[in-house]
Amino acid sequence: MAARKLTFVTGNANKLKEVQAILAESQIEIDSQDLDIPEVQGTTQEVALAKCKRAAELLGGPCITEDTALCFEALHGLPGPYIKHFMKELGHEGLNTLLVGFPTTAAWALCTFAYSAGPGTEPILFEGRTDGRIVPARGPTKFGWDPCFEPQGFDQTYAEMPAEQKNKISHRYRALEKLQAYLCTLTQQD
Ligand SMILES: O=c1[nH]c(=O)c2ncn([C@@H]3O[C@H](COP(=O)(O)OP(=O)(O)OP(=O)(O)O)[C@@H](O)[C@H]3O)c2[nH]1
Ligand SMILES: [Mg+2]
Repeated sequence: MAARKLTFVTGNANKLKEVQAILAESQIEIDSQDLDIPEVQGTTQEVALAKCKRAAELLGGPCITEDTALCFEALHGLPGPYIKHFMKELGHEGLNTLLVGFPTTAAWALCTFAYSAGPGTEPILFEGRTDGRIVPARGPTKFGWDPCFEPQGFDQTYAEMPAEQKNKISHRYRALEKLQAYLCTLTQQD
């Protein structure tokens, strides 16, 4: 299969690092552009579609974007795509406090990649979900809410796990698996 180069429009260096690590053995080569794209309000799908459409317009070519949501079962999926603002204002402790008094700390991490073939085309979405629960922060505080998210079936948080372990089970890995499969079909048509 021929190698395919893709531009990942993101301002988040941690996301980029994980995407490059997950795709290291693949035929997909990622470069990145940090463009300032306003994020709309709406469902995770609406947020992801609008972000990718705008990114393709600004770039003037094909691209991928990614939107990450952290969804609390007790809060019917919120903060969801607004987790960035919750995390910034409340921190790890505040995310735990939000759930005090609720019967469950169950949560899921949802990653939505969007691929645009270029300006004016409708992006295609690829979702990956990892279930888990919200816990008091454990592990290094290098990446967002990683210390507060303990994936189901593990007694370590994302932050406590080696990167290779997170990258085998993460919301991002699961979404990228689907994106990769789609890109393979495009390459076969080339
Ligand atoms: O602990 C974490 N583990 C992860 O695996 C992860 N993935 C994303 N995030 C954070 O969740 C918010 C998403 O917002 P987001 O999707 O709009 O990202 P962003 O604005 O940072 O970048 P981008 O939109 O330019 O790509 C931002 O605060 C990200 O830092 C994560 N935190
Ligand atoms: Mg963003």
